[in-house]
Amino acid sequence: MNDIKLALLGSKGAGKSAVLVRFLTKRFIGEYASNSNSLYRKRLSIDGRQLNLEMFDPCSQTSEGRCILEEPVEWADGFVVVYNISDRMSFLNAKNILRQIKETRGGETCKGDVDIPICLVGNSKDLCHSRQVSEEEARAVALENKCHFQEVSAAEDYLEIANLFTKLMRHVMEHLKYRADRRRYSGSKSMAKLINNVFGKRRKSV
Ligand SMILES: Nc1nc2c(ncn2[C@@H]2O[C@H](COP(=O)(O)OP(=O)(O)OP(=O)(O)O)[C@@H](O)[C@H]2O)c(=O)[nH]1
Repeated sequence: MNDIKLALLGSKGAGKSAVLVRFLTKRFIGEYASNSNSLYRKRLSIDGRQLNLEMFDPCSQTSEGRCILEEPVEWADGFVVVYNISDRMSFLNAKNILRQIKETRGGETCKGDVDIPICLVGNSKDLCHSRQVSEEEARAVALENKCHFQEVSAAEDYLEIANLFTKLMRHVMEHLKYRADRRRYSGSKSMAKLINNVFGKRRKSV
């Protein structure tokens, strides 16, 4: 059984709870409590593998909200960074959040490593008549930050949201496996070094 921890981050009103509740219940409710942190749990199966999914929906982050961000950024195995396509400020904040994730978690990866899994999500695409962020611009930001990108409407569509979570979870599973393999490899390397040091020294003194 794999445990996967995801955090949803984004500005107040970007639609984090709407996206998450749509994924969990297939429903759009409209109004969501926004003054507290919420942790959701779900068991599901992807590619025949059983997963325990934990999803953290913290109360809103402002662009100055570094201290609010720190906890989920340290905790999660993967991120869904949400902005509203009709609110440019929420997009600028999403860019800021991507930068903070990279700053905090970038140290875990070396050159050539797999990046921490993130999906940048442009929500409320049903509000395209008041669009303030083009798909091209957001896609370019996602590319720059090596993350997935998807525009969705929590109000109108379940499938795209389900697909983006599935894609992200696959990526998280790969990433966790990669990190575990690397830890095992560096563990056996240091063991080999230790053995070499001990027996190497002995051989010298014989
Ligand atoms: N038209 C439209 N409205 C949406 C969509 N998603 C969310 N909303 C509305 O946007 C508002 C904010 O949504 P929330 O899900 O509460 O946003 P949030 O990011 O969780 O906000 P906080 O909890 O305050 O951080 C609500 O009134 C939702 O009904 C969408 O896809 N389309």
